[in-house]
Amino acid sequence: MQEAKIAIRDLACRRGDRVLFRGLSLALNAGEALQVAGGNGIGKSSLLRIVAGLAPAFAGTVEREGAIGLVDERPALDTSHALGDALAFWARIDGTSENAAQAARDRLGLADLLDVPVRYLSTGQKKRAALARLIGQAAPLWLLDEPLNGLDVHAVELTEAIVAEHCAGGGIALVASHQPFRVEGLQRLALADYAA
Ligand SMILES: Nc1ncnc2c1ncn2[C@@H]1O[C@H](COP(=O)(O)OP(=O)(O)OP(=O)(O)O)[C@@H](O)[C@H]1O
Repeated sequence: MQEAKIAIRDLACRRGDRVLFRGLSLALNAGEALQVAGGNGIGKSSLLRIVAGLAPAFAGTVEREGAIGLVDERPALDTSHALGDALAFWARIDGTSENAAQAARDRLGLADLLDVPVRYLSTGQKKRAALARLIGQAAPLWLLDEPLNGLDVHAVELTEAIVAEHCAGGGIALVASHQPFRVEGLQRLALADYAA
């Protein structure tokens, strides 16, 4: 796996005319996982978008080493295509081998859904599909926004196991969630402590 590092220094986030948080510093190195916790609207998704480079910081810096894999509420799967075709599109872009793509699909229980148009998938099925693509992407930095939303008990445990394996392999996971997330050694950060 590529080098993996996230270093956030004195970060502040403004949305509209409101500063949501300020003074946030943290560092994650290869193998580490951190859960950012906090209630609705506190700024968890905004933090992940800043770390991903999709939104600007109001103040402070974010340093990253390694490619990013982002899973949020909007799975980047073409809703008009069958799931198999939508995943194959990303496998081509990501350079995922057919064996690896199939292993990810099978592990996430998607084998019987490949002919189903993405728009007909349930919330949990779409989330599992997004995780299959994430695995195929082989990016060291995982940014997971509410990764357990919509998942049944089995899929929750599977997702936690997949994140643990990613970190054991030298990856980093930054998880934004208000739900419990069980991964050994998981660090926790309460975003409310940085509310502006
Ligand atoms: N583009 C935007 N312009 C203005 N305000 C925004 C914008 N995007 C988000 N916000 C506001 O910023 C605040 C934080 O939103 P964010 O989605 O980061 O919170 P969150 O902690 O992830 O919440 P949840 O747990 O509900 O997903 C909310 O009050 C939201 O309405």
